Amino acid sequence: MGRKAKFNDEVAVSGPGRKARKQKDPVFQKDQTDNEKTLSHRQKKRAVKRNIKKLEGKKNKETPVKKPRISKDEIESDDSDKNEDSDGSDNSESSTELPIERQNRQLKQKKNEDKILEEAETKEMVEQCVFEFPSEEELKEPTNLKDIQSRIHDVIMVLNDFKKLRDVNKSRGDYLELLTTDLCAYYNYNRFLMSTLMQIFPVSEIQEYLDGSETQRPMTIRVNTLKTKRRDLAQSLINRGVNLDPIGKWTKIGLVIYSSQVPMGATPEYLAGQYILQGASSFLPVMALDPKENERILDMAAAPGGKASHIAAAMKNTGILFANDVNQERLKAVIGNFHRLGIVNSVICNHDGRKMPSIMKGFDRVLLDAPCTGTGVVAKDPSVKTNKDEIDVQRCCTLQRELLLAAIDCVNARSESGGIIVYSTCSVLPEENEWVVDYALRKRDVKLIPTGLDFGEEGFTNYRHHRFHPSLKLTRRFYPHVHNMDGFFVAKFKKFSNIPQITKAIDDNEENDNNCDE
Ligand SMILES: C[S@@+](CC[C@H](N)C(=O)[O-])C[C@H]1O[C@@H](n2cnc3c(N)ncnc32)[C@H](O)[C@@H]1O
Repeated sequence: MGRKAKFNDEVAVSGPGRKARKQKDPVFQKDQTDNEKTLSHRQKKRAVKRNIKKLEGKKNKETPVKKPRISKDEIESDDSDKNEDSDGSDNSESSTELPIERQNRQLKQKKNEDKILEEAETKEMVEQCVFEFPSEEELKEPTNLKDIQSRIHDVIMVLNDFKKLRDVNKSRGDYLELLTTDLCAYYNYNRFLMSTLMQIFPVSEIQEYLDGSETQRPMTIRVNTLKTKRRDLAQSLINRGVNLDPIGKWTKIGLVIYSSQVPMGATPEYLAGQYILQGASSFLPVMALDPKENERILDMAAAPGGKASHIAAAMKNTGILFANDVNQERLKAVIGNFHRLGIVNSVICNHDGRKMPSIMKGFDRVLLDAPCTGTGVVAKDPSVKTNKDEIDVQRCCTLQRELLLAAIDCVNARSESGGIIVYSTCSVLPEENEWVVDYALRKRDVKLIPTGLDFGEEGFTNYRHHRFHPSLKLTRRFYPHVHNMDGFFVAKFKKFSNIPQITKAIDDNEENDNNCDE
């Protein structure tokens, strides 16, 4: 593999034989043995110290410290000595210097020696760690996962300190190519998706992200506040042998389930609709939407109904919630969930979201939890790693833009309590997130506002050669390796006008309106 083999020429020496034991120990010159041995850092330091002491001892012996002289002649003779030995290392110097000067000189000397020693050690270390770029032949040879893993580690190390560790005949691009190939093989991704992820995450973070994405997220449940309180539900579940905790300070209605003696989808509490199994990241868009009682709200892509039922609970079963989805089959799950959870303020409907503005509008708030590639949930669905290609991303991106414009058109900008649109996806690709949001900002009279979520990373304003509106910083990204939840994206808009923005589309930069993946 790529590691440079470092074979030590020395052969392990066995203990002395009978003959050898009778012989006298060979006598080596002290300095010679010291040099030949491989010393540890501390040993080397001690050796340097010893040498300094020895040198000083010699100096002292050879040139006994003279008492300060006071006659003019003597001073002159001293000066002449100094001029003769301008390298400053002679004995006469120590004879004239004050103790404090000597200490200072020794200190400087020691510092210099330490520095040289340190540099030598670093060089030695770097030489030992140097990764040798595999030859064409080596690259063709099949490699096992363990070797690939070790090469990934080595290449990342080189890329992180490229100037120092690179092979001068190889470019950064060569190393990145090799890394992409190895990451694809090790984590079983297609090249398109891996290359895209490598544009999102720096080399130093990509492995953490990929490892995080492989890990199953902890099971979490959302308490149905229409039926119970978190404390009461927790107590009932603990009594059934469930080991649980609150999810975190950021929500009062979530519990994380560490272990359970009963299936969590079949407890009497579940069947009574006291909770729903829901990933922690799914709480976020509804928290951002911040539904109010007596409002008129649309969930444009609602099946199987996790977020829609959360909205209904936040509305305390008042007002009216339209839970829509284009997929009739999936809507059956919404019906089942709503029955179980006791939701009575909702209309379940089956339209293409893109046509919604022509069917009904004037909503206070709209949630668009958009269909997406699912790149944020590969732990749940590993097929995403190999199935999703450029065309899928392009297709999603186009549909997402159309749905988002429709969602905005469904909202009443003059709503007293709202005028709010939340857009979310379970994808980490900017093509499906910032890109779509930036497009809507240019096509409609909307502005991004803070999501109200006090964690998550800022959305991108730069991605590859693209520049998005600076307010994209207000959107939030969530990552498995950072937040211990599925990869997720949330943006919150406020709508300012119900008049269609015909001119806006023409004026603004049309370049970004074309393909998502150009
Ligand atoms: C991410 S899922 C929604 C999950 C849902 N919000 C939840 O929390 O349970 C995306 C949904 O979008 C729906 N969908 C896809 N295209 C649509 C369209 N043109 N109009 C409305 N819904 C659509 C899919 O059927 C799918 O159920």
